[in-house]
Amino acid sequence: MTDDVILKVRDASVTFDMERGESKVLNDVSVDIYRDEILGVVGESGSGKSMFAEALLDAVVEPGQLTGEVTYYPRDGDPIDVLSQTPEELRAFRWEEISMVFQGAMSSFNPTKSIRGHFVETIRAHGEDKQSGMERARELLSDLYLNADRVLDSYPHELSGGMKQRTLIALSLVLDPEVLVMDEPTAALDLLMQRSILRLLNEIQSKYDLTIVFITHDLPLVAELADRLAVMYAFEFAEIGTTSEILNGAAHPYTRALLNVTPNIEAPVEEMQVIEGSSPDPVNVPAGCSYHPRCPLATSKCQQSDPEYYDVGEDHQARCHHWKKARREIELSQREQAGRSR
Ligand SMILES: Nc1ncnc2c1ncn2[C@@H]1O[C@H](COP(=O)(O)OP(=O)(O)OP(=O)(O)O)[C@@H](O)[C@H]1O
Repeated sequence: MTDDVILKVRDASVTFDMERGESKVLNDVSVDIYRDEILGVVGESGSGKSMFAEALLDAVVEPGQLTGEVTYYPRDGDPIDVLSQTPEELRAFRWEEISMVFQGAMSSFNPTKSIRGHFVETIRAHGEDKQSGMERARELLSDLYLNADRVLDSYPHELSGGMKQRTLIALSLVLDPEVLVMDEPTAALDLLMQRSILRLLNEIQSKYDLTIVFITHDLPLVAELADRLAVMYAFEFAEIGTTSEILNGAAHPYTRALLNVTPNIEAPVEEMQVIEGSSPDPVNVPAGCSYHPRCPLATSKCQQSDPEYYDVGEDHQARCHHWKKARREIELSQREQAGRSR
């Protein structure tokens, strides 16, 4: 792929001190995110996806403790050490460089404020010119196939779920950020609306040269959009690679199980918990490979030694001692070919 890295994450960890012990809900995650790519982050509920998203913007909520390094490389200018910014720098950074649509953010609209009021407030809070900011708002709303004037004059309750979500995307882009992080942005919408939002994101991405990090439990959905997929298991990435590498040559038994849970992009979305066994408790993550208690291929090596990344293909890594065997022995059910061609 490209060497043009926009976000470099090294050993990012999030811990909570619990009565039962230290809970590590993001475990030394390292990854490079490339400029203008769409990276899909997938995994079961509670695997640490939101923690990863929040780490990118230094937005982990107390009492969570975030450590490690996150470096942001703007198109022009010096790299920014995200985790050592002052609160004021961080406030600007979060909308102007990296913007995030949080899980459940649709309910964060203030019901007593018009949509126009939400845009004006955001533009003003960042000291931007109101007129040019509102011009951009209008353009973004129409890019998202909304009637800009009608939406701006509306109150949140007057918009449907799909309209609200698109408005939220426009709002998150109004200060022209380089990166958009979206945490389960379509979970509350029906399947058709999810698909249409995905198509719109694709268009918006290329028009504005955005880098998008799209977080979801829904692998088939994000596979339609993402250039690369990062599969999260037990608070770290089990596998990362281009979408077509992952769909056609997944090397981690967990990824192969995920693909078989939702074998076909047309199939009804099923809960991922149907993979036998349960996901690990962050206070008590299994030693060795954290997936070994659920893995059909586990050996004593897996119980003892935590696998590093193995190179399993072009721009494709997996943390499994037995990745070759996984490909040979864990068959993938018939799937439609998905994946984005650019
Ligand atoms: N304030 C907190 N105190 C302690 N543990 C927490 C706190 N917030 C989250 N966690 C734990 O962190 C882990 C990772 O949570 P995270 O929200 O990142 O998961 P997720 O993969 O995004 O799941 P989901 O898809 O359900 O949102 C979970 O085990 C969760 O219970």
